Amino acid sequence: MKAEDVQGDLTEVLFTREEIEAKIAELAAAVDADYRGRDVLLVGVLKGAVMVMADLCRALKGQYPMDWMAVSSYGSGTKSSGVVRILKDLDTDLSGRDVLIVEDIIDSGLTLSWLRANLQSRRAASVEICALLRKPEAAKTAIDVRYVGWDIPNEFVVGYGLDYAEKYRNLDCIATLAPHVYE
Ligand SMILES: O=P(O)(O)OC[C@H]1O[C@H](OP(=O)(O)OP(=O)(O)O)[C@H](O)[C@@H]1O
Ligand code: HPA
Ligand SMILES: [Mg+2]
Repeated sequence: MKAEDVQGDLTEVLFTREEIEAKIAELAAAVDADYRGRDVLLVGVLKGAVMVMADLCRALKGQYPMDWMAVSSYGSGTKSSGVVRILKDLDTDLSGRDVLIVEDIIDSGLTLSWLRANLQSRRAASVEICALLRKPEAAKTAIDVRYVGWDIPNEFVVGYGLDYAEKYRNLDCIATLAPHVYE
């Protein structure tokens, strides 16, 4: 789906498909520079990170096994409930493993700070984070993030995996959602 297919629902395209592709290539080069040749497990956070993971893992040059967790804290609204629920757990034993969490967005930071602590408690050797987007003004907790694509203003965004009430995930760009859609 392209922006013109849902034009009245969007206020602004922040990043086009081409800009996202270039940014993912940059992130992949940085990850490879640090990790290539090590046995690093990519952990994708369903469902939002599906597109980032799919594109990032193919842009990487090394071998990177992957696993998935599904967690949810937003329900059908635009505000985090603050309560993170595991909907699907990893299949992989993390003890002694280097882990790189792959995420679409850090908003309040509550999901990732909870998730990192959760994975560290499984005795992972290291847990780092790669997130395509971050909203610095929305942070409710400080998180040390190794790889970030873009810092964005505190507005609700959709597309490229990011949803509003399960819609717009298949938009090929990242755009701000018009308030009339959710108000
Ligand atoms: O920093 P936070 O305020 O915690 O927000 C970020 C999280 O919220 C979204 O997931 P959501 O819980 O909506 O599930 P989804 O990935 O299935 O859309 C997004 O994909 C991140 O995982
Ligand atoms: O801005 C957002 N858009 C979609 N999902 C989200 N989850 C946290 N923040 C966002
Ligand atoms: Mg969501």
